[in-house]
Amino acid sequence: MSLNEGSGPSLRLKSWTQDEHIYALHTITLRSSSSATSTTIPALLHPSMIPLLPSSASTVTAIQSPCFELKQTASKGVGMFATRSISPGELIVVENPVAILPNKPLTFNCTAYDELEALILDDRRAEMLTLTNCQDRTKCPSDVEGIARTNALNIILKMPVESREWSAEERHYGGIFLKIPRCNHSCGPNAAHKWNLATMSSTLYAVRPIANGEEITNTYADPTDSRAKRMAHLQEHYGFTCDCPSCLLHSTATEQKIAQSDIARELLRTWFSLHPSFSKWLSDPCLPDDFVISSHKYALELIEQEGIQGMEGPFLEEIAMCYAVLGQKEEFSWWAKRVISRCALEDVEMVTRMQAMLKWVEEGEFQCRTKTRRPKTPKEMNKIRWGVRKRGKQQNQARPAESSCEVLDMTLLID
Ligand SMILES: C[S@@+](CC[C@H](N)C(=O)[O-])C[C@H]1O[C@@H](n2cnc3c(N)ncnc32)[C@H](O)[C@@H]1O
Repeated sequence: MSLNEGSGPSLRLKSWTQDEHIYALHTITLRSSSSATSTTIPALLHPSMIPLLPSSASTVTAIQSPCFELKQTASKGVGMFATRSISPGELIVVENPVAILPNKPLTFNCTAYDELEALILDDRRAEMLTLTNCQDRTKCPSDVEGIARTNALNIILKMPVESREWSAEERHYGGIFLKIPRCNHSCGPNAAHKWNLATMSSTLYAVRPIANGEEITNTYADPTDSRAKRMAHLQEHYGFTCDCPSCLLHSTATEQKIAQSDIARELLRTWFSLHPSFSKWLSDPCLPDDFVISSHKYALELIEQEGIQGMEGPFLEEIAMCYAVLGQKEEFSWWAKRVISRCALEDVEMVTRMQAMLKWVEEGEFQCRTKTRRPKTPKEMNKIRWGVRKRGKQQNQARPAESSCEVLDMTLLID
């Protein structure tokens, strides 16, 4: 890695080059939402990201009465514990990062980490240095790097203009936070976190009911990986052997149970590529009306069985959307309310769309419109009308002597 000072694309910023990627040391300023003060977040970023960072983000306000406490555990260091019962979808903590750095380790002896650390505000640096560092000091001598490798949460800097391909090195970073990383790992976690670029903050929220006194857990591994793969990942990157209920299947049950759990998680990983999604079903009149609803309900059963409720959001939304185009008001309302209460912190845009639809439906304006969740083709970009699939079927039945699969022209029904 080489140091470039005051020249080249980083202009007056100090920068380092590694594998043809430039990382510039930049300071992001967040205004305080309640006073005239501001906070700074040092960041090692690709220079092209700097002008694209949100310009008006402010510091997030600490929650008045937190619903958790940090306590020493017997074998996992400090952990986060609920101090009252917490409902699914409820906010646990929201915070800005103290520093942002590349996901990819920078080369040994790199001064960039020391320079970044020196820019972290004193009180925040002191608290950061109390976070766990499970890295081998001989391989990772920098405190800030070791702490980042053990605790950083994924941060994606999404471009306002998606006009060119941005590489993972340019867009993906690690954020060091002070509270959220105190959450220990479980392969069946009761909480999940979400990064919000607009507010430059991450939110930890419950994904299922958490009882007073229960440990709040998050996942450090891909929950759709097999038990063996999760175990290997946790050992390699975090230095522990997981003994959560999903992993303890090994000692308390047969190999058969482990295999079943691995299959369930693998099924969930590939669900949207192997099973028709809402938009595919909408454009395919040959599929039964309840096809996506029952297939997604089965996915939700698998999610419940594995205790990985953080994956529920897209399934809940698509079930609600199926009921919308089937024109089934009661069922739509029930699922839409579940999406709203469960996903408010996970996917703000989706919940806003769902709230608008629910309002229209409950106020009796059934011509409600919304876009499909992830429109891919111009046809999918079309608006969807309430009950469109039901009306399409009725039209279809009225037409004589043609196969029902051929005559339902959704383009006539979707405008
Ligand atoms: C991000 S920190 C979590 C907070 C940490 N316990 C602390 O004291 O700050 C990750 C480290 O916590 C410990 N840890 C987290 N989850 C664990 C688990 N399920 N079993 C054992 N150790 C765990 C490991 O030492 C891991 O490297």
